[in-house]
Amino acid sequence: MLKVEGLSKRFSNGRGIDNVSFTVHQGEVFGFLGPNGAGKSTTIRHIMGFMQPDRGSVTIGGLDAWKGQGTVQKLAGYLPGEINFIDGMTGTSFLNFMTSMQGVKDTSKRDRLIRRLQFDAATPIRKMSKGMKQKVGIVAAFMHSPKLIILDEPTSGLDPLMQRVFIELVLEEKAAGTTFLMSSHSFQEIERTCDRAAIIKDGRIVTVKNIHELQSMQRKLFEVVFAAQEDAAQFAASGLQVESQEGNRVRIAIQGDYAAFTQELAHYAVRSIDISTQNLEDIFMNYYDRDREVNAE
Ligand SMILES: Nc1ncnc2c1ncn2[C@@H]1O[C@H](COP(=O)(O)OP(=O)(O)OP(=O)(O)O)[C@@H](O)[C@H]1O
Repeated sequence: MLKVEGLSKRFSNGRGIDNVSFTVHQGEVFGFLGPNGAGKSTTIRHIMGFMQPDRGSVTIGGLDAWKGQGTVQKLAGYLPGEINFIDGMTGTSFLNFMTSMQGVKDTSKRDRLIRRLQFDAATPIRKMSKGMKQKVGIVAAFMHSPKLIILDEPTSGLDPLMQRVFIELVLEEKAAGTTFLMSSHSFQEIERTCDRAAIIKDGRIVTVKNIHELQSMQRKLFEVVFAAQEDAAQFAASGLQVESQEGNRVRIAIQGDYAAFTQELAHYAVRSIDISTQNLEDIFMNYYDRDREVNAE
């Protein structure tokens, strides 16, 4: 559906993106994570056909994003990182303008989205808060049911309740087969919505990860309190990956395969078990900090 190949752009200040490559498959929600200034918006602007790359290309459904500029902008829903609204418009007049540009007749989806996002579209845009403007932008990106939706930091400025509504909207569209690319600083948002995510740093892709695989690989930490200290010692010596034993308390990390753990545990009287999960944020932060490049999958 969307193919970014060797995309490079160097600005006069020496910053930019370098050899960015990834593919977003049809029906997939693809996340784009990275620290400030990493190159997310620059990549997205190339995808939308607003910038000509120095090297490399972006194709959407086989169409070159730069050469087919207008077509991509019609085909895809787009929420820019910073929306420039036309002066003097209300939310409604802006959305009416976008509706006519998109050639949409049925406005029922637009009205449903406005209700879901709970804002008064009749408000003049200059009087809107950042969050309200963001909501107008989200409605504009979703309302014509495009097959591809590209979102640059969609939930910036949204309160936690609205972030949740946004996640629901993405999951509903995903169920209907829509393809998404979205940049984000929110690990929770990426974890809840995305199938895969790329991490970009200093203009280069550091890694592309399958979120479902990451979730199944997440380590769980079990803290087991045994009824007797001897049992704790015997369990700790059983060959499982035990992290620590203090008195009758044992901490053990398990990744994926719980069978050996539960079988061993069945031999003892257990007083309590606490379970905690290593969160995806910890896994990702690891990549944010890394300096060397890891091959994109
Ligand atoms: N038009 C431009 N001219 C010069 N430098 C630019 C231009 N656009 C972006 N840059 C620089 O390129 C780098 C990447 O910027 P970009 O906006 O793509 O980052 P980002 O990952 O979207 O960051 P953020 O999370 O802060 O939005 C930054 O150092 C930025 O200053």
